[in-house]
Amino acid sequence: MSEAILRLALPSPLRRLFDYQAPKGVPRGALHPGMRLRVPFGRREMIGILVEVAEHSEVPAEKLKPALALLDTNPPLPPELFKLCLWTAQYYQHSLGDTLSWALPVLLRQGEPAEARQERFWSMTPGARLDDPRIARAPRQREALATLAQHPHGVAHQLLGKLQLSKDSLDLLLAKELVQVEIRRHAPGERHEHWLAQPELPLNEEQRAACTAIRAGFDSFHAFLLAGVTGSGKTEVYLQLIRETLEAGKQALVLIPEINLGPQTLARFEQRFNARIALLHSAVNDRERLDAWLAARDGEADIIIGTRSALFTPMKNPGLIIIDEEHDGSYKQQEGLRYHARDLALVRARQENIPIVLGSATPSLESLHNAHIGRYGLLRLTQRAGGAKEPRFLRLDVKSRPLDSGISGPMQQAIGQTLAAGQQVLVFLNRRGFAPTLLCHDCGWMSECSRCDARMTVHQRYGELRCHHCGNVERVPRNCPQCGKVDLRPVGAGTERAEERLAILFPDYPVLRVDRDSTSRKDAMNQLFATIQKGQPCILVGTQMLAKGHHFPRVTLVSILDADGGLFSGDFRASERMAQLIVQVAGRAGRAEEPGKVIIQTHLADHPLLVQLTEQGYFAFAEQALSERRAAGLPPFAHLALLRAEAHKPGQAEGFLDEACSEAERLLAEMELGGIELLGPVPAPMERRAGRFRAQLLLQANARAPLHRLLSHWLLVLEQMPGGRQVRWSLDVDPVDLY
Ligand SMILES: Nc1ncnc2c1ncn2[C@@H]1O[C@H](COP(=O)(O)OP(=O)(O)OP(=O)(O)O)[C@@H](O)[C@H]1O
Ligand SMILES: [Zn+2]
Repeated sequence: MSEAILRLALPSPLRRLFDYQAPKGVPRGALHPGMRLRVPFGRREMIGILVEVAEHSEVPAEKLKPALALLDTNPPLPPELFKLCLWTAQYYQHSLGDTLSWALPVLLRQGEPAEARQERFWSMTPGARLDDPRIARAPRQREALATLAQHPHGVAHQLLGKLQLSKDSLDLLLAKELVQVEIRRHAPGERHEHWLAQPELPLNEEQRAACTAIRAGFDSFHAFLLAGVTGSGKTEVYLQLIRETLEAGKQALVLIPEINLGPQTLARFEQRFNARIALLHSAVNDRERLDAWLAARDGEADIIIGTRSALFTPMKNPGLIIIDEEHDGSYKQQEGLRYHARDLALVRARQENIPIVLGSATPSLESLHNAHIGRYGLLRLTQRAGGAKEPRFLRLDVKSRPLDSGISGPMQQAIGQTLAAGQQVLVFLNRRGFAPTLLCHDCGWMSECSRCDARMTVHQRYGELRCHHCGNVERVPRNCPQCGKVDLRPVGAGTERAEERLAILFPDYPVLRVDRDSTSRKDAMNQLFATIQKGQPCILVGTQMLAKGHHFPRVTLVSILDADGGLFSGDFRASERMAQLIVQVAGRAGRAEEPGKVIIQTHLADHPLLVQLTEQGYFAFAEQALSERRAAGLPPFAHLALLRAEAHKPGQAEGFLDEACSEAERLLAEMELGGIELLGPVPAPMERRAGRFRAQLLLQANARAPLHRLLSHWLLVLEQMPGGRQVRWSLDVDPVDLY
């Protein structure tokens, strides 16, 4: 028999597998797809995943290197998840090895054993007695033994301190064989009989209808779009569905956007259930992440909650997937493997044959379209739960009205009245910093970034100019760098400026700012929310961090300082994003007894999309926006792929894309594929960023299949193109941002 050839996926951008011989002394029978092996790669070592064991290799036998070591006795990745990774790699035209390494917890990529942590448990030896004469005169040992006697299942080693058990006493007891140590696997907790730790709310009619419809699809793959206005009780629907999933002995996976990581969201799950909850989000460390991942895989976690990448968490008994705020941009990864967790969750639900619920008050146009064509069941919650009214919208035309740090006179009045009535105000401005640029009033110089085609933002508090695109930081100059005069003025307003001005206008009330600059300190956000929850009149100023998921019962006025950006932008998704943001921010208002009001400052008070949104609501807006997309042949009525390139020298990226474009045209002709348009190459909307010149080529297709056939051939050609070595390039399938 010839020697087995191992085909490995390695964490490399190359879209191919790599052949190795089996490690010395490892029998063929021990090698199974999905196992990890350490292999030599060039002058380095890498950890790869076995995809198949083959008989032959194209590589000459003398060039085949043996793998160094087999790291697993069982494949760490269950077959379903391996399949999902294969699908992902193919769909996003990404290397399988790199896809697997995005999907695996960091420690597994680094070769850590894929077994739950073993832990030592201390317990009293059966038959041992508290009045054993050998410890009659050792009070501390007696005490320790008495404590252990209260824990018949043993005490985990890491909890010794908590129970004030001294290791020295235990060692002495161990020597006398009065206590014993067992090595058991670490489990996040015990399984419970009674899942509910807190009574459920009685559902209203719409919630009940939604639950009933979803329950009817519980036994197999079904996709639902739960479109419920803000505060309509979507979370309550999720919670009750999860309870049913747990009762059926299955696990639920809940994805939440990064921005919802607030304690409020997680607390609702933790308070409701006696369940083992595994958390996988950016704030957990690598070890905790691996433990949570293993617990989910081995069926020792009941509910798995996490952000984007938690989508790749294996589950032993999958029962339900929930995507909260399915429209949220953070589900799309913007680097490396550019996947969309919502879209992949649908693929996963289908592969696992389980139901999936996408929830949002402002569904993406993609999901609405899928509901329209019958791919998803559409469930509407049209009323706020618990009796609160939906907020009223006012468009405040600020054309030719003076703005004082971005705030018009009528807006100031409305804020003052709300505070005087003892209520809270939320001022929304999606721009951090003090002012978006610094201008010399004398010569017209503006604070431009030396590395980007962008202005640097003034951060007054730190006396700095910061580029929000590349992180470049400079001191705010005293004199104009161009003419030397001293008349430098910040132009426009960001949250820092609005905060400063509001504090002067309303000196009797606290002004709290919530944005990335104010909340970078750990727990700062929690402190802020605690203050807000106390309910005293105050002003919250913030960016989109304020927009989502939070429940501020005392906020009755939402002031939106600038809605125009979304109406002017060249990005076809800008208006959708603006509408979602407005509705989500507005959704923070009037969630309790007092009704809420939303005032939007705009220069485009008659813009049809804005009128539709504010007078008829998000769904009317969405219908209008969808019909515009259909007319323009844009997603969801077309499929896009974007090839981006960047290089240090101007023109280099375009040169590469020109060549790529010719290759695509050649392939289109050869493969006789139609319905695909190549648009570009063109410079990126912000051509220079972080010192690199960027360009892009857009592929637009009216059907997905031919586009993907083209891409799979094209990418192999691109990988070989010499021009590709001088540029950084990447392909984005279903891009969300076109820059
Ligand atoms: N059936 C119900 N009866 C009474 N109150 C309810 C009911 N369902 C939900 N609520 C309450 O209504 C409020 C809003 O509910 P919830 O947060 O679940 O809504 P949501 O749709 O998830 O909101 P958002 O879109 O803003 O995140 C909560 O305080 C919740 O406790
Ligand atoms: Zn910059």
